Amino acid sequence: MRKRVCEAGRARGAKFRAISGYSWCSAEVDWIVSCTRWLRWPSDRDKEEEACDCTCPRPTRISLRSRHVVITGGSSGIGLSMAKLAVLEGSRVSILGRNTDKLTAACQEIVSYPETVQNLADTAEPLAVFGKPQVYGYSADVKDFSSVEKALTEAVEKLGPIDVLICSHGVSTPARFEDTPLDSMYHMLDTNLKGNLHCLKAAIPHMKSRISEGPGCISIVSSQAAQVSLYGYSAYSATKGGLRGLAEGLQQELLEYNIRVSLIFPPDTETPGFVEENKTKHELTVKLSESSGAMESMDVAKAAIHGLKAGQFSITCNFEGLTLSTVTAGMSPQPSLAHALFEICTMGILRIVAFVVLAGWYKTIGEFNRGQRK
Ligand SMILES: NC(=O)C1=CN([C@@H]2O[C@H](COP(=O)(O)OP(=O)(O)OC[C@H]3O[C@@H](n4cnc5c(N)ncnc54)[C@H](OP(=O)(O)O)[C@@H]3O)[C@@H](O)[C@H]2O)C=CC1
Ligand SMILES: CCCCCCCCCCCCCCCC(=O)[C@@H](N)CO
Repeated sequence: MRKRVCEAGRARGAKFRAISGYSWCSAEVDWIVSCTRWLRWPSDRDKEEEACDCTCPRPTRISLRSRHVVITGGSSGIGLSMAKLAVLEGSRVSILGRNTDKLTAACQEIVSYPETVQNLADTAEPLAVFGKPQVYGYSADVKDFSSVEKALTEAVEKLGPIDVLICSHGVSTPARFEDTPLDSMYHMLDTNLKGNLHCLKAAIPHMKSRISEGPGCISIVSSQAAQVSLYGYSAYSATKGGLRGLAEGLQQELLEYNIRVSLIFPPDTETPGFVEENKTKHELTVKLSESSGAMESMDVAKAAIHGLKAGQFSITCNFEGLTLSTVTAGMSPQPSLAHALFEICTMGILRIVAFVVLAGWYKTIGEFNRGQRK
């Protein structure tokens, strides 16, 4: 298929050269022709899209209706909120975590979520009904590949091939690097980074088998702390930053199977994990990050599900997150032309804003250190 697409591109380039009479090297002409193609309206492009789905991530819609969504860390916080939204969309859901009690309680909460929303909505009009939600929990430790593989095999036997994988498991024990015990660093590294390698390694074979069913999706929960680190987050940021390389490389390998990869970049979010990390957080970490405030986990989940369904690569959760993603866009894919134009127009200005923010942070750190020395 890739060969056919390239041939088509070359043929268009040759036609252009023949008409225009230019004698540029063919690679340049092919490049210009492919750019003009990208600028055309989506409706025109879509027709060609069917025959060339392996070029570059394009705008798409990823449906969650009647699909099998697997969520690691789905028993708490952001993962739990995403699982609730998935059942509202009509998905069949499998959640993974270590603690079986938490899994059981979460499954009950997720199953009854559509009813809860209906009651809260206080409207006689019934929500779209997809029957009783199918939600199952599997106990697995993401640090242990065989336990993840076993859990996913069981989940696939129960609810079929995986259409959407959301990796939301994670731990954070922020502290100054020198005050962080190696064990704590290994715990974060093994859970946040190695844990994702394990989940993807085990899940991808179960996802490739559903290629004809419309686009599938792998969404990895990273953090704003991966886009810019803060005092006290050095080790944590290292474990989250690695996920970007993982996602960018994977997207190039998996587009061929119609699988979209995305990264979610939440800010501080009110979750049980956040409550836990706040117990020991360094006061400078609190000071530097408090200007952004903390979001509700359901709001983060709504932004994440919205971005996932739109086939975005970098999914941000609030305006600050959008600016941070823009200024750190680098060479990440950008399926949306509108977002690409926004990035191009605002990147320079946002870099100036970033310098101002950084200057403020270093000033705060300097003042804190001077206060300590007195
Ligand atoms: N809350 C925040 O401020 C932010 C969070 N994030 C990221 O979002 C994700 C979710 O965070 P949050 O909702 O706060 O986390 P919570 O601590 O509330 O939930 C974490 C979930 O991950 C599971 N989990 C943890 N370790 C393992 C493991 N070794 N194997 C399997 N499952 C595991 C937990 O279940 P169990 O304990 O039973 O194993 C739980 O379901 C994380 O990746 C986090 O880094 C990013 C930015 C901000
Ligand atoms: C254009 C420039 C705009 C700059 C704005 C920058 C603001 C950055 C704030 C970073 C906050 C980091 C939150 C980490 C949350 C997290 O991962 C933990 N809570 C994990 O549990």
